[in-house]
Amino acid sequence: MTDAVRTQGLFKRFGQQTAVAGVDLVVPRGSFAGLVGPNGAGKTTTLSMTTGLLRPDGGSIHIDGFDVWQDPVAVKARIGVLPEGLRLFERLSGRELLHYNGQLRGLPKPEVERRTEELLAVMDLLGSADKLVVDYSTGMRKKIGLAAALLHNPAVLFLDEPFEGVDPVSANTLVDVLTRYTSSGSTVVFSSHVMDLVERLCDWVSVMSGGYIVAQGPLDQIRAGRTLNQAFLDLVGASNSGSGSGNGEEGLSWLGSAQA
Ligand SMILES: Nc1ncnc2c1ncn2[C@@H]1O[C@H](COP(=O)(O)OP(=O)(O)OP(=O)(O)O)[C@@H](O)[C@H]1O
Repeated sequence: MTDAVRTQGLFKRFGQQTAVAGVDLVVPRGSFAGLVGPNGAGKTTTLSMTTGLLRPDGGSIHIDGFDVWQDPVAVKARIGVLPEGLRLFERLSGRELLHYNGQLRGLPKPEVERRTEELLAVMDLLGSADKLVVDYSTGMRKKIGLAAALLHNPAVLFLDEPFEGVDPVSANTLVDVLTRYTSSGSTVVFSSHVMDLVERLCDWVSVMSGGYIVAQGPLDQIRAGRTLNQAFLDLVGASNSGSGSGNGEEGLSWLGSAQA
């Protein structure tokens, strides 16, 4: 069966900085997949290239068998994206934003209106539906962004840090919606630093470090009897402790010794 996502030798450089150094990202169809890695590992750059937002310097990307850069229209019809930084149409209300997205996707108006009201209700945004997006809180922005990404019922959903800045109640709502979405056979790929959440939600994990995939596979295979947090530290921790000594305790000797 074709994978939902398959990249080969994906490569991106910014000036002297190699952000993505040859990534073979694989996500089987129907997965709830987590992309994890330390700050600067290359997750956002990988997701931006995979969703057609950033042109790679090398390598190939296929979504559901379609080449992202050769066949962008077919790919964009199949994917939903919650990008980093959540660039939304700020001067539209939440409801207008969803209507506009539905029209851009070519859905019939009555269907757009029906889906909009259902998504607003599920996201607990009905009370704020007529407020401008610019006035939304961080969590509300994530929810309206996710609603916009789901409106056309994509086969593969890409989310960059969907839970960042989201309160536990709203996070629960996002989890419910995403779990329902994947249980019908659709695929979610999301980047996160919250290992507990990745461990609870994901059945597939890709671990990035220094622009490479350093481990990838079913959750249980990556954990190998450890917690995901421990597995993550074992895989990437030593090279990211900051001090180079492995325990990060050198330096900062002045910290915590304040004199009155
Ligand atoms: N537009 C850019 N110009 C220059 N360097 C960039 C740019 N975007 C990313 N980088 C660099 O590429 C590397 C990977 O960045 P990226 O944002 O993909 O990492 P990340 O894994 O998403 O990190 P984080 O977890 O902190 O969000 C970093 O060293 C970053 O400084």
